[in-house]
Amino acid sequence: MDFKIKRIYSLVFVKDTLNKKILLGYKKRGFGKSKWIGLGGKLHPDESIIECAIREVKEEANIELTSVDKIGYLEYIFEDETNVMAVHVFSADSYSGEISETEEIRPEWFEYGSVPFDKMWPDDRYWFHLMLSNKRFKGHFLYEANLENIKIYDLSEVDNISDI
Ligand SMILES: Nc1ncnc2c1[nH]c(=O)n2[C@H]1C[C@H](O)[C@@H](COP(=O)(O)OP(=O)(O)OP(=O)(O)O)O1
Repeated sequence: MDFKIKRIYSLVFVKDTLNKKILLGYKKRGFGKSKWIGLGGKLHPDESIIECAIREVKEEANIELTSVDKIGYLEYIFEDETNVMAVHVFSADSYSGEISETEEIRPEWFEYGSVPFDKMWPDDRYWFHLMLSNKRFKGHFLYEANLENIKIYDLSEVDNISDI
């Protein structure tokens, strides 16, 4: 039987709402290497998902988020793999400190209209517009084993995401 183990992640999009810019990170190593992604990573034992979001942004871009807003929940399933990635998506528009490059991530601001989808995970094209317009959403994406093609997906807007 094909048992799947759920691994929990945070994924944080820092926004400059005044100038309509979004902070992405160029992943320099590990899973998703050479892609532009939101900041985030695996939930550690004994921390909440909000603590995970704040810690990962500090580790990856050297800034301290003042608050985060949960806006989405996505599950990624990869053919031939036992793990399911359960990703809690947050947006944030206030922080302290200076954004700077780290060992793992090179952060960079992008205008909302110039997001580099051709160098991002393919599913991002489906839900990025919802995230940028502060809509709440949930979805599932089943990827082929090559991690490039989406086999099936579902995606919906929701009124309330806090309980998921
Ligand atoms: N398909 C897709 N779209 C958008 N974002 C993501 C994906 N897949 C992903 O993995 N991600 C995001 C979710 C997470 O925020 C990161 C991956 O986290 P990862 O770098 O593996 O976790 P860390 O805990 O930072 O890893 P290490 O510190 O152990 O290297 O990408």
